[in-house]
Amino acid sequence: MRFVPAHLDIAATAIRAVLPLEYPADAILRRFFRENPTLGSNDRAFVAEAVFGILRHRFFLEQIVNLATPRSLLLAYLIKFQGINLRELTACISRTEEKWLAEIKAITLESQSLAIQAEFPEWLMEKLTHFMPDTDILDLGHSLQQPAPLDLRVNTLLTKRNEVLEALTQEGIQAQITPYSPSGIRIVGRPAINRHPLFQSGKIEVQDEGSQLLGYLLAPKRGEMVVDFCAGSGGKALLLGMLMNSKGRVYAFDVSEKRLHNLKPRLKRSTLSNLHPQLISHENDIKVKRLAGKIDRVLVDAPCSGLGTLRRNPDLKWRQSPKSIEEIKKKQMAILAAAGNLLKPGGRLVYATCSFLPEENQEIIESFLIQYPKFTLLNCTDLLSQQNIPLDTGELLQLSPALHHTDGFFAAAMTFT
Ligand SMILES: C[S@@+](CC[C@H](N)C(=O)[O-])C[C@H]1O[C@@H](n2cnc3c(N)ncnc32)[C@H](O)[C@@H]1O
Repeated sequence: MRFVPAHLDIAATAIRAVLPLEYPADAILRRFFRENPTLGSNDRAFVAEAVFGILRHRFFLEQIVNLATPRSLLLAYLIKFQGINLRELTACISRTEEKWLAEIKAITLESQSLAIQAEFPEWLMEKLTHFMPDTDILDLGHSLQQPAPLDLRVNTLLTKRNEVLEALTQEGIQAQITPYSPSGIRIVGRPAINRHPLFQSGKIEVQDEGSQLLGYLLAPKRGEMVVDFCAGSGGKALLLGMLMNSKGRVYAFDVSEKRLHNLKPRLKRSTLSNLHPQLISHENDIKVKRLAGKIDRVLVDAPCSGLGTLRRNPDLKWRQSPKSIEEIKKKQMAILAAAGNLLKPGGRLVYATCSFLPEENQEIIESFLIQYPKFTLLNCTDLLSQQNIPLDTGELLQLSPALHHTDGFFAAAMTFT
Protein backbone atom coordinates (compact mmCIF):
# COMPACT_ATOMS: atom_id res chain seq x y z
CA MET A 1 0.00 0.00 0.00
CA ARG A 2 1.62 3.29 -1.12
CA PHE A 3 0.91 6.10 1.34
CA VAL A 4 0.71 9.79 0.41
CA PRO A 5 -0.31 12.49 2.97
CA ALA A 6 -3.55 13.33 1.09
CA HIS A 7 -4.75 9.82 1.88
CA LEU A 8 -5.24 10.65 5.56
CA ASP A 9 -8.19 12.99 5.05
CA ILE A 10 -9.82 10.89 2.33
CA ALA A 11 -9.57 7.69 4.36
CA ALA A 12 -10.80 9.39 7.56
CA THR A 13 -13.87 10.65 5.67
CA ALA A 14 -14.57 7.15 4.36
CA ILE A 15 -14.15 5.65 7.84
CA ARG A 16 -16.60 8.24 9.25
CA ALA A 17 -19.14 7.17 6.62
CA VAL A 18 -18.66 3.43 7.22
CA LEU A 19 -18.32 3.12 11.01
CA PRO A 20 -21.94 3.62 12.05
CA LEU A 21 -22.44 0.38 10.03
CA GLU A 22 -26.04 1.15 9.24
CA TYR A 23 -25.49 -0.81 6.03
CA PRO A 24 -22.87 -3.42 5.03
CA ALA A 25 -19.39 -1.83 4.92
CA ASP A 26 -18.75 -2.83 1.30
CA ALA A 27 -22.02 -1.18 0.18
CA ILE A 28 -21.18 2.07 2.01
CA LEU A 29 -17.70 2.06 0.54
CA ARG A 30 -19.03 1.50 -2.98
CA ARG A 31 -21.32 4.52 -2.48
CA PHE A 32 -18.39 6.56 -1.13
CA PHE A 33 -16.37 5.79 -4.28
CA ARG A 34 -19.34 6.67 -6.50
CA GLU A 35 -19.65 10.01 -4.72
CA ASN A 36 -15.90 10.67 -5.04
CA PRO A 37 -15.28 9.83 -8.71
CA THR A 38 -11.96 11.72 -8.90
CA LEU A 39 -10.18 9.20 -6.65
CA GLY A 40 -7.57 7.21 -8.54
CA SER A 41 -7.01 3.47 -8.21
CA ASN A 42 -4.17 3.90 -5.68
CA ASP A 43 -6.38 6.17 -3.53
CA ARG A 44 -9.23 3.68 -3.64
CA ALA A 45 -6.96 0.78 -2.76
CA PHE A 46 -5.60 2.75 0.22
CA VAL A 47 -9.08 3.72 1.45
CA ALA A 48 -10.51 0.20 1.07
CA GLU A 49 -7.54 -1.38 2.82
CA ALA A 50 -7.70 1.16 5.67
CA VAL A 51 -11.47 0.76 6.17
CA PHE A 52 -11.39 -3.04 6.19
CA GLY A 53 -8.14 -3.15 8.16
CA ILE A 54 -9.67 -0.97 10.87
CA LEU A 55 -12.79 -3.14 10.99
CA ARG A 56 -10.61 -6.26 11.30
CA HIS A 57 -8.64 -4.80 14.22
CA ARG A 58 -11.24 -2.46 15.65
CA PHE A 59 -11.45 -3.82 19.23
CA PHE A 60 -7.68 -3.55 19.69
CA LEU A 61 -7.46 -0.14 18.04
CA GLU A 62 -10.32 1.25 20.15
CA GLN A 63 -8.59 -0.08 23.24
CA ILE A 64 -5.28 1.68 22.54
CA VAL A 65 -6.44 5.09 21.30
CA ASN A 66 -7.59 7.61 23.93
CA LEU A 67 -10.56 8.78 21.94
CA ALA A 68 -11.79 6.66 19.04
CA THR A 69 -12.24 9.06 16.12
CA PRO A 70 -11.90 8.09 12.45
CA ARG A 71 -8.55 9.89 12.35
CA SER A 72 -7.12 8.39 15.57
CA LEU A 73 -8.18 4.88 14.52
CA LEU A 74 -6.60 5.40 11.10
CA LEU A 75 -3.31 6.70 12.49
CA ALA A 76 -3.11 3.88 15.03
CA TYR A 77 -3.92 1.33 12.30
CA LEU A 78 -1.18 2.67 10.01
CA ILE A 79 1.40 2.53 12.77
CA LYS A 80 0.42 -0.82 14.28
CA PHE A 81 -0.63 -2.85 11.25
CA GLN A 82 0.69 -1.20 8.09
CA GLY A 83 4.29 -0.79 9.18
CA ILE A 84 4.12 2.93 8.40
CA ASN A 85 6.87 4.80 10.14
CA LEU A 86 6.20 7.76 12.45
CA ARG A 87 8.70 9.74 10.36
CA GLU A 88 6.52 9.26 7.26
CA LEU A 89 3.60 10.80 9.12
CA THR A 90 5.27 13.75 10.90
CA ALA A 91 4.52 16.22 8.09
CA CYS A 92 0.78 15.61 8.39
CA ILE A 93 0.17 15.05 12.12
CA SER A 94 0.25 17.34 15.16
CA ARG A 95 2.84 17.18 17.97
CA THR A 96 0.18 15.72 20.30
CA GLU A 97 -0.64 13.00 17.77
CA GLU A 98 3.03 12.28 17.32
CA LYS A 99 3.41 11.85 21.08
CA TRP A 100 0.52 9.41 21.58
CA LEU A 101 1.43 7.46 18.47
CA ALA A 102 4.92 6.97 19.91
CA GLU A 103 3.27 5.69 23.12
CA ILE A 104 0.92 3.22 21.46
CA LYS A 105 3.74 1.80 19.35
CA ALA A 106 4.90 0.04 22.49
CA ILE A 107 1.55 -1.58 23.34
CA THR A 108 1.48 -5.25 22.37
CA LEU A 109 -1.52 -7.27 21.27
CA GLU A 110 -0.44 -10.07 23.62
CA SER A 111 -1.01 -7.77 26.63
CA GLN A 112 -4.72 -7.61 25.80
CA SER A 113 -7.66 -9.83 26.84
CA LEU A 114 -8.51 -12.95 24.80
CA ALA A 115 -11.58 -11.21 23.30
CA ILE A 116 -9.47 -8.30 22.04
CA GLN A 117 -6.69 -10.54 20.73
CA ALA A 118 -9.24 -12.66 18.88
CA GLU A 119 -11.21 -9.54 17.84
CA PHE A 120 -14.52 -11.04 18.90
CA PRO A 121 -17.36 -9.14 20.62
CA GLU A 122 -18.37 -10.32 24.11
CA TRP A 123 -21.61 -11.97 22.94
CA LEU A 124 -19.67 -14.09 20.46
CA MET A 125 -16.97 -14.94 23.01
CA GLU A 126 -19.70 -16.21 25.30
CA LYS A 127 -20.98 -18.54 22.58
CA LEU A 128 -17.49 -19.73 21.55
CA THR A 129 -16.28 -20.54 25.07
CA HIS A 130 -19.07 -23.13 25.32
CA PHE A 131 -17.47 -25.35 22.69
CA MET A 132 -13.90 -24.14 22.01
CA PRO A 133 -10.77 -23.99 24.13
CA ASP A 134 -9.06 -20.58 24.36
CA THR A 135 -6.22 -21.60 22.03
CA ASP A 136 -8.69 -22.50 19.27
CA ILE A 137 -10.61 -19.26 19.79
CA LEU A 138 -7.35 -17.37 19.38
CA ASP A 139 -6.35 -19.31 16.24
CA LEU A 140 -9.78 -18.74 14.74
CA GLY A 141 -9.72 -15.06 15.65
CA HIS A 142 -6.25 -14.56 14.16
CA SER A 143 -7.14 -16.36 10.95
CA LEU A 144 -10.27 -14.22 10.53
CA GLN A 145 -8.20 -11.03 10.83
CA GLN A 146 -6.27 -11.89 7.65
CA PRO A 147 -7.63 -10.73 4.29
CA ALA A 148 -9.00 -13.68 2.28
CA PRO A 149 -7.05 -14.88 -0.78
CA LEU A 150 -8.62 -14.52 -4.21
CA ASP A 151 -9.91 -17.91 -5.34
CA LEU A 152 -11.12 -18.62 -8.84
CA ARG A 153 -13.14 -21.48 -10.27
CA VAL A 154 -12.34 -22.60 -13.76
CA ASN A 155 -15.34 -23.24 -15.99
CA THR A 156 -14.23 -26.64 -17.28
CA LEU A 157 -16.93 -26.55 -19.94
CA LEU A 158 -14.92 -23.84 -21.69
CA THR A 159 -11.30 -24.50 -20.75
CA LYS A 160 -8.92 -26.55 -18.60
CA ARG A 161 -7.48 -25.55 -15.24
CA ASN A 162 -3.89 -25.99 -16.49
CA GLU A 163 -4.51 -23.68 -19.43
CA VAL A 164 -5.84 -20.94 -17.16
CA LEU A 165 -2.94 -21.42 -14.77
CA GLU A 166 -0.45 -21.15 -17.62
CA ALA A 167 -2.11 -18.04 -19.05
CA LEU A 168 -2.15 -16.28 -15.68
CA THR A 169 1.44 -17.22 -14.89
CA GLN A 170 2.60 -15.95 -18.28
CA GLU A 171 1.06 -12.58 -17.46
CA GLY A 172 3.04 -12.43 -14.22
CA ILE A 173 0.02 -13.19 -12.00
CA GLN A 174 1.11 -15.52 -9.21
CA ALA A 175 -1.34 -18.39 -9.18
CA GLN A 176 -1.49 -21.98 -7.98
CA ILE A 177 -4.03 -24.79 -7.97
CA THR A 178 -6.18 -24.99 -4.84
CA PRO A 179 -5.36 -27.91 -2.53
CA TYR A 180 -8.83 -29.49 -2.56
CA SER A 181 -11.17 -28.21 -5.26
CA PRO A 182 -10.44 -29.86 -8.64
CA SER A 183 -11.44 -26.67 -10.48
CA GLY A 184 -9.95 -24.05 -8.16
CA ILE A 185 -7.05 -21.62 -8.59
CA ARG A 186 -5.68 -19.40 -5.83
CA ILE A 187 -4.20 -16.02 -6.77
CA VAL A 188 -1.59 -14.11 -4.83
CA GLY A 189 -2.43 -10.40 -4.66
CA ARG A 190 -5.50 -8.63 -5.98
CA PRO A 191 -5.34 -8.21 -9.77
CA ALA A 192 -8.49 -6.64 -11.29
CA ILE A 193 -9.74 -10.06 -12.33
CA ASN A 194 -13.22 -8.92 -13.42
CA ARG A 195 -11.65 -6.97 -16.29
CA HIS A 196 -9.61 -9.99 -17.39
CA PRO A 197 -10.55 -11.62 -20.73
CA LEU A 198 -10.70 -15.05 -19.06
CA PHE A 199 -13.33 -13.68 -16.70
CA GLN A 200 -15.24 -11.79 -19.33
CA SER A 201 -15.39 -14.87 -21.56
CA GLY A 202 -16.83 -16.99 -18.73
CA LYS A 203 -13.75 -19.22 -18.39
CA ILE A 204 -13.22 -18.24 -14.77
CA GLU A 205 -15.46 -17.12 -11.91
CA VAL A 206 -14.49 -15.73 -8.51
CA GLN A 207 -15.42 -18.33 -5.87
CA ASP A 208 -13.91 -19.26 -2.53
CA GLU A 209 -12.53 -22.81 -2.53
CA GLY A 210 -14.79 -23.73 0.40
CA SER A 211 -17.82 -22.69 -1.59
CA GLN A 212 -16.61 -24.84 -4.50
CA LEU A 213 -16.34 -27.89 -2.26
CA LEU A 214 -20.06 -27.71 -1.45
CA GLY A 215 -20.82 -28.34 -5.13
CA TYR A 216 -18.57 -31.42 -5.14
CA LEU A 217 -20.34 -32.64 -2.00
CA LEU A 218 -23.69 -32.47 -3.74
CA ALA A 219 -22.05 -34.06 -6.82
CA PRO A 220 -24.95 -33.70 -9.26
CA LYS A 221 -24.82 -35.92 -12.34
CA ARG A 222 -25.61 -35.16 -15.98
CA GLY A 223 -29.32 -35.18 -16.72
CA GLU A 224 -30.45 -34.95 -13.10
CA MET A 225 -33.05 -32.60 -11.58
CA VAL A 226 -31.31 -30.37 -9.07
CA VAL A 227 -32.37 -27.47 -6.84
CA ASP A 228 -30.11 -24.81 -5.40
CA PHE A 229 -32.63 -23.58 -2.83
CA CYS A 230 -30.84 -20.39 -1.74
CA ALA A 231 -29.00 -19.60 -4.94
CA GLY A 232 -28.34 -15.89 -4.37
CA SER A 233 -26.31 -14.57 -7.27
CA GLY A 234 -25.50 -18.12 -8.26
CA GLY A 235 -21.93 -18.85 -7.10
CA LYS A 236 -22.78 -22.47 -6.34
CA ALA A 237 -25.59 -22.92 -8.88
CA LEU A 238 -23.15 -22.14 -11.71
CA LEU A 239 -20.77 -24.80 -10.42
CA LEU A 240 -23.63 -27.34 -10.18
CA GLY A 241 -24.62 -26.61 -13.77
CA MET A 242 -21.00 -27.10 -14.85
CA LEU A 243 -20.65 -30.41 -12.95
CA MET A 244 -23.72 -31.61 -14.86
CA ASN A 245 -22.03 -30.67 -18.13
CA SER A 246 -24.95 -28.36 -18.84
CA LYS A 247 -27.30 -31.41 -19.05
CA GLY A 248 -30.45 -31.83 -16.94
CA ARG A 249 -31.90 -28.97 -14.92
CA VAL A 250 -30.77 -26.79 -12.03
CA TYR A 251 -33.50 -24.65 -10.47
CA ALA A 252 -31.88 -21.65 -8.79
CA PHE A 253 -34.39 -20.44 -6.18
CA ASP A 254 -34.06 -17.31 -4.11
CA VAL A 255 -36.34 -14.77 -2.44
CA SER A 256 -34.09 -11.88 -3.48
CA GLU A 257 -34.86 -10.43 -6.89
CA LYS A 258 -31.68 -8.35 -6.77
CA ARG A 259 -29.43 -11.35 -6.17
CA LEU A 260 -31.09 -13.40 -8.91
CA HIS A 261 -30.70 -10.40 -11.19
CA ASN A 262 -26.95 -10.42 -10.46
CA LEU A 263 -26.87 -14.07 -11.53
CA LYS A 264 -27.95 -13.17 -15.08
CA PRO A 265 -24.65 -11.79 -16.47
CA ARG A 266 -22.73 -14.61 -14.79
CA LEU A 267 -25.06 -17.17 -16.35
CA LYS A 268 -24.64 -15.58 -19.76
CA ARG A 269 -20.84 -15.65 -19.50
CA SER A 270 -20.85 -19.27 -18.31
CA THR A 271 -22.68 -20.47 -21.49
CA LEU A 272 -24.67 -22.92 -19.34
CA SER A 273 -28.09 -23.81 -20.69
CA ASN A 274 -29.36 -25.96 -17.81
CA LEU A 275 -29.72 -23.26 -15.12
CA HIS A 276 -33.18 -21.83 -14.39
CA PRO A 277 -33.38 -18.92 -11.93
CA GLN A 278 -36.74 -18.77 -10.12
CA LEU A 279 -37.81 -16.00 -7.80
CA ILE A 280 -39.85 -17.42 -4.91
CA SER A 281 -41.70 -15.44 -2.27
CA HIS A 282 -40.87 -17.84 0.58
CA GLU A 283 -39.75 -21.43 1.11
CA ASN A 284 -43.29 -22.81 0.73
CA ASP A 285 -44.01 -20.96 -2.52
CA ILE A 286 -46.14 -22.90 -5.00
CA LYS A 287 -43.14 -22.93 -7.41
CA VAL A 288 -41.31 -24.97 -4.78
CA LYS A 289 -44.23 -27.20 -3.81
CA ARG A 290 -44.97 -28.35 -7.33
CA LEU A 291 -41.53 -29.98 -7.46
CA ALA A 292 -42.17 -32.09 -4.33
CA GLY A 293 -40.73 -35.59 -4.67
CA LYS A 294 -39.25 -34.89 -8.13
CA ILE A 295 -35.71 -33.75 -7.38
CA ASP A 296 -32.49 -35.80 -7.31
CA ARG A 297 -30.26 -33.39 -5.36
CA VAL A 298 -30.93 -30.29 -3.32
CA LEU A 299 -28.41 -27.80 -1.99
CA VAL A 300 -29.47 -25.54 0.87
CA ASP A 301 -26.82 -22.84 1.20
CA ALA A 302 -28.83 -21.37 4.03
CA PRO A 303 -29.04 -17.74 5.10
CA CYS A 304 -26.77 -17.62 8.16
CA SER A 305 -24.84 -15.32 10.48
CA GLY A 306 -21.98 -15.34 7.95
CA LEU A 307 -19.43 -15.40 10.77
CA GLY A 308 -17.25 -17.79 8.75
CA THR A 309 -16.71 -14.95 6.25
CA LEU A 310 -15.37 -12.40 8.73
CA ARG A 311 -12.16 -12.12 6.66
CA ARG A 312 -14.26 -10.55 3.91
CA ASN A 313 -17.07 -9.06 5.99
CA PRO A 314 -15.55 -8.02 9.35
CA ASP A 315 -18.52 -5.70 9.95
CA LEU A 316 -20.78 -8.71 10.58
CA LYS A 317 -19.49 -8.74 14.18
CA TRP A 318 -21.51 -5.57 14.76
CA ARG A 319 -24.38 -6.34 12.43
CA GLN A 320 -25.20 -9.74 13.96
CA SER A 321 -26.35 -10.35 17.52
CA PRO A 322 -27.71 -13.22 19.63
CA LYS A 323 -31.20 -12.00 18.69
CA SER A 324 -30.55 -11.95 14.93
CA ILE A 325 -29.05 -15.44 15.16
CA GLU A 326 -32.20 -16.75 16.90
CA GLU A 327 -34.26 -15.42 13.95
CA ILE A 328 -31.87 -16.94 11.41
CA LYS A 329 -32.08 -20.37 13.09
CA LYS A 330 -35.87 -20.46 12.67
CA LYS A 331 -35.46 -19.60 8.98
CA GLN A 332 -32.78 -22.27 8.50
CA MET A 333 -35.04 -24.97 9.95
CA ALA A 334 -38.02 -23.87 7.85
CA ILE A 335 -35.97 -23.79 4.63
CA LEU A 336 -34.37 -27.17 5.32
CA ALA A 337 -37.79 -28.76 5.91
CA ALA A 338 -39.19 -27.30 2.66
CA ALA A 339 -36.07 -28.36 0.74
CA GLY A 340 -36.18 -31.93 2.10
CA ASN A 341 -39.70 -32.27 0.76
CA LEU A 342 -38.44 -31.93 -2.81
CA LEU A 343 -36.36 -35.09 -2.89
CA LYS A 344 -37.04 -38.36 -4.66
CA PRO A 345 -36.26 -41.51 -2.65
CA GLY A 346 -32.47 -42.01 -2.81
CA GLY A 347 -31.95 -38.30 -3.39
CA ARG A 348 -29.23 -36.23 -1.70
CA LEU A 349 -29.69 -33.14 0.46
CA VAL A 350 -26.75 -30.92 1.41
CA TYR A 351 -27.26 -28.30 4.10
CA ALA A 352 -24.51 -25.67 4.35
CA THR A 353 -23.74 -22.41 6.12
CA CYS A 354 -20.73 -20.13 6.32
CA SER A 355 -20.84 -20.13 10.11
CA PHE A 356 -18.84 -21.92 12.79
CA LEU A 357 -21.63 -21.82 15.40
CA PRO A 358 -23.02 -25.29 16.24
CA GLU A 359 -26.47 -23.76 16.79
CA GLU A 360 -26.65 -22.92 13.04
CA ASN A 361 -25.00 -26.18 12.02
CA GLN A 362 -24.92 -29.46 13.97
CA GLU A 363 -27.93 -28.48 16.10
CA ILE A 364 -30.07 -27.71 13.04
CA ILE A 365 -29.12 -31.08 11.51
CA GLU A 366 -29.79 -32.96 14.76
CA SER A 367 -33.30 -31.52 15.07
CA PHE A 368 -33.98 -32.10 11.37
CA LEU A 369 -32.97 -35.77 11.59
CA ILE A 370 -35.19 -36.27 14.64
CA GLN A 371 -38.15 -34.57 12.98
CA TYR A 372 -37.64 -36.28 9.59
CA PRO A 373 -36.45 -39.84 10.30
CA LYS A 374 -36.51 -40.81 6.61
CA PHE A 375 -33.29 -38.83 6.19
CA THR A 376 -29.95 -40.35 7.15
CA LEU A 377 -26.59 -38.68 7.42
CA LEU A 378 -23.93 -39.43 4.80
CA ASN A 379 -20.22 -39.18 5.52
CA CYS A 380 -18.77 -36.01 3.94
CA THR A 381 -15.22 -37.37 3.94
CA ASP A 382 -16.37 -40.41 1.91
CA LEU A 383 -18.42 -38.29 -0.50
CA LEU A 384 -15.47 -35.99 -1.16
CA SER A 385 -13.12 -38.91 -1.56
CA GLN A 386 -15.48 -40.32 -4.24
CA GLN A 387 -14.78 -37.04 -6.08
CA ASN A 388 -11.01 -37.59 -5.57
CA ILE A 389 -10.88 -34.83 -2.97
CA PRO A 390 -8.68 -35.84 -0.06
CA LEU A 391 -10.19 -33.85 2.79
CA ASP A 392 -11.11 -35.44 6.09
CA THR A 393 -13.02 -33.29 8.54
CA GLY A 394 -15.15 -36.24 9.72
CA GLU A 395 -18.78 -37.04 9.02
CA LEU A 396 -19.64 -33.36 8.76
CA LEU A 397 -17.67 -30.88 6.70
CA GLN A 398 -16.24 -28.04 8.77
CA LEU A 399 -13.80 -25.80 6.94
CA SER A 400 -11.69 -23.33 8.83
CA PRO A 401 -9.77 -20.31 7.55
CA ALA A 402 -6.98 -21.25 9.99
CA LEU A 403 -6.57 -24.82 8.67
CA HIS A 404 -7.91 -24.83 5.13
CA HIS A 405 -7.50 -21.17 4.12
CA THR A 406 -11.11 -21.11 2.97
CA ASP A 407 -14.10 -19.32 4.45
CA GLY A 408 -15.53 -21.10 7.50
CA PHE A 409 -18.09 -23.30 5.75
CA PHE A 410 -20.07 -26.06 7.42
CA ALA A 411 -21.95 -28.77 5.53
CA ALA A 412 -23.91 -31.93 6.23
CA ALA A 413 -25.03 -34.35 3.53
CA MET A 414 -28.10 -36.54 3.91
CA THR A 415 -29.98 -39.06 1.86
CA PHE A 416 -33.73 -39.63 1.73
CA THR A 417 -35.15 -43.14 1.78
C1 LIG B 1 -25.73 -17.75 1.93
S1 LIG B 1 -26.69 -16.91 0.79
C2 LIG B 1 -26.56 -17.86 -0.67
C3 LIG B 1 -25.33 -17.63 -1.49
C4 LIG B 1 -25.33 -18.36 -2.82
N1 LIG B 1 -25.68 -19.76 -2.68
C5 LIG B 1 -23.98 -18.28 -3.51
O1 LIG B 1 -23.27 -19.28 -3.62
O2 LIG B 1 -23.65 -17.18 -3.95
C6 LIG B 1 -28.31 -17.26 1.33
C7 LIG B 1 -29.41 -16.87 0.37
O3 LIG B 1 -30.65 -17.33 0.90
C8 LIG B 1 -31.64 -16.48 0.40
N2 LIG B 1 -32.87 -16.74 1.16
C9 LIG B 1 -33.28 -16.19 2.32
N3 LIG B 1 -34.48 -16.71 2.69
C10 LIG B 1 -34.82 -17.61 1.74
C11 LIG B 1 -35.95 -18.47 1.56
N4 LIG B 1 -36.93 -18.50 2.43
N5 LIG B 1 -35.95 -19.26 0.49
C12 LIG B 1 -34.94 -19.24 -0.43
N6 LIG B 1 -33.86 -18.44 -0.31
C13 LIG B 1 -33.80 -17.64 0.77
C14 LIG B 1 -31.03 -15.11 0.54
O4 LIG B 1 -31.66 -14.16 -0.30
C15 LIG B 1 -29.58 -15.38 0.14
O5 LIG B 1 -29.38 -15.11 -1.23
